[in-house]
Amino acid sequence: MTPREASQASLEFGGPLGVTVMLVLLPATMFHLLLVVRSGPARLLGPPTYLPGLEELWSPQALLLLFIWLGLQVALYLLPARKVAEGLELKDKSRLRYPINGFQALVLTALLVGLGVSAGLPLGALSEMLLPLAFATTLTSFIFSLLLYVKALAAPVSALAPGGNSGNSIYDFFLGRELNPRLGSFDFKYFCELRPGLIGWVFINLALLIQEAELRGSPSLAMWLVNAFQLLYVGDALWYEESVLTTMDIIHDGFGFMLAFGDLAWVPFTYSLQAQFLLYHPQPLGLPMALLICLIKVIGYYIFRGANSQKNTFRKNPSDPSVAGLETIPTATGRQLLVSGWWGMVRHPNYLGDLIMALAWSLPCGVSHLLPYFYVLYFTALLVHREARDEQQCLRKYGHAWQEYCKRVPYRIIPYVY
Ligand SMILES: NC(=O)C1=CN([C@@H]2O[C@H](COP(=O)(O)OP(=O)(O)OC[C@H]3O[C@@H](n4cnc5c(N)ncnc54)[C@H](OP(=O)(O)O)[C@@H]3O)[C@@H](O)[C@H]2O)C=CC1
Ligand SMILES: CC(C)CCC[C@@H](C)[C@H]1CC=C2C3=C(CC[C@@]21C)[C@@]1(C)CC[C@H](O)C[C@@H]1CC3
Repeated sequence: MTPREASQASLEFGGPLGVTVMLVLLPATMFHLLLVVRSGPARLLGPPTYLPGLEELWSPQALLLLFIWLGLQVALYLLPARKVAEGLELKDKSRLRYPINGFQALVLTALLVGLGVSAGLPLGALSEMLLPLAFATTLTSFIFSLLLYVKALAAPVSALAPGGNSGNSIYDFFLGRELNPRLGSFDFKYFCELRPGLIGWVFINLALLIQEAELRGSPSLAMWLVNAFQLLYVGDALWYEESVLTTMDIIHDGFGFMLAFGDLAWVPFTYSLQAQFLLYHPQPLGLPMALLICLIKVIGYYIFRGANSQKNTFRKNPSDPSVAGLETIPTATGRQLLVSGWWGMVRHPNYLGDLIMALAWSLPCGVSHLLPYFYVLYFTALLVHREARDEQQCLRKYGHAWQEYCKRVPYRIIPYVY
């Protein structure tokens, strides 16, 4: 089988038809959420109360703001890093190098925004610009993905992603042909995965908090919780930035529309849905309920961080004292699979923790509406699908040892349920 035949034999996401639907459905869903969240009924499944005209969507100021933001994040990415990490070995046996300075970028952005706000920058007004900003970001992601696709046409075969090289242009545009598109040492996929969208999400949340304080005198307890929980999540991702180098997005998926739009537009504009909801639909939250929600968040984070750190430590140094006593299964690749500790409980304990945290982000919005629970629903679907993709890759990589692991640890994400 040629590489192209092999790639076509295992098309993901429903093949060309599936990705065509997603190309339309993903931006449409994002705009639907942005519109319904500000409407009175705020119904997830109902139609928006009005459809905006082009004059409400298109704003040169929003585009300028987006470019200033992207420029700032590029500049922070290029600053000297505390560490430069090596990625996994590529097909041509080389390894790429990545700066580890994401947390530094978050702190420096916070300092700059703080200075701006104290000099009179109206950050709260950002909440009024979300629709045109989302429009500008969607257009930019689309054009950016086209450029990536064209760039990939000239890339050597060894630089192509295993899945985005089917020969069907829509499919390859969506999934991404090239695995690690770069300009010099600037890595587009790594940059986009952790910087503009993820950090942007935190500042959109903050703008919504400031706007709520301006409207109602002070931010609500619910708004504080959502801001704090999601800041912890983003801070954690940037603090442990190096571990993103072993995710399937970096080692397996190409960089196309799915990740470009997902990273730049989907994350900041849909992941901030709870804070948007609270601005337009204030929710009373008593202290006992707030404490219970904090407990749920702490449990989720404990599982999420414990599982991720255990695997990362084990992969880096299996004889580290914190993991040396864990039971393992040897594989033909020379690597081992953990079969006790967090990874002996279910096959994806980190997803379980992440889902519990997702619930804790939505609960401050009360139970009167389904809309703030969109993230929980979407994220469950994303993780179930991601888990299935990861299983296939592990089965290919580890064969019999993976089957043995599945026998020993029969549940995927939720013990005794799934
Ligand atoms: N908020 C969001 O939108 C999203 C968040 N996430 C989060 O990002 C984090 C990373 O997730 P993801 O990239 O999907 O993958 P994981 O961190 O779960 O990594 C999966 C890999 O771990 C290794 N592995 C699996 N089982 C074992 C075992 N028993 N022992 C040792 N190694 C094992 C395998 O790779 P190998 O053997 O090659 O090391 C496998 O491919 C998760 O916490 C997830 O919840 C992910 C997607 C979206
Ligand atoms: C729009 C589509 C439906 C799918 C887009 C998927 C992307 C939004 C996600 C793919 C993998 C991601 C990861 C993270 C954020 C979301 C995306 C980019 C994290 C950075 C979130 C924080 C975690 O600690 C690490 C995650 C790695 C994967």
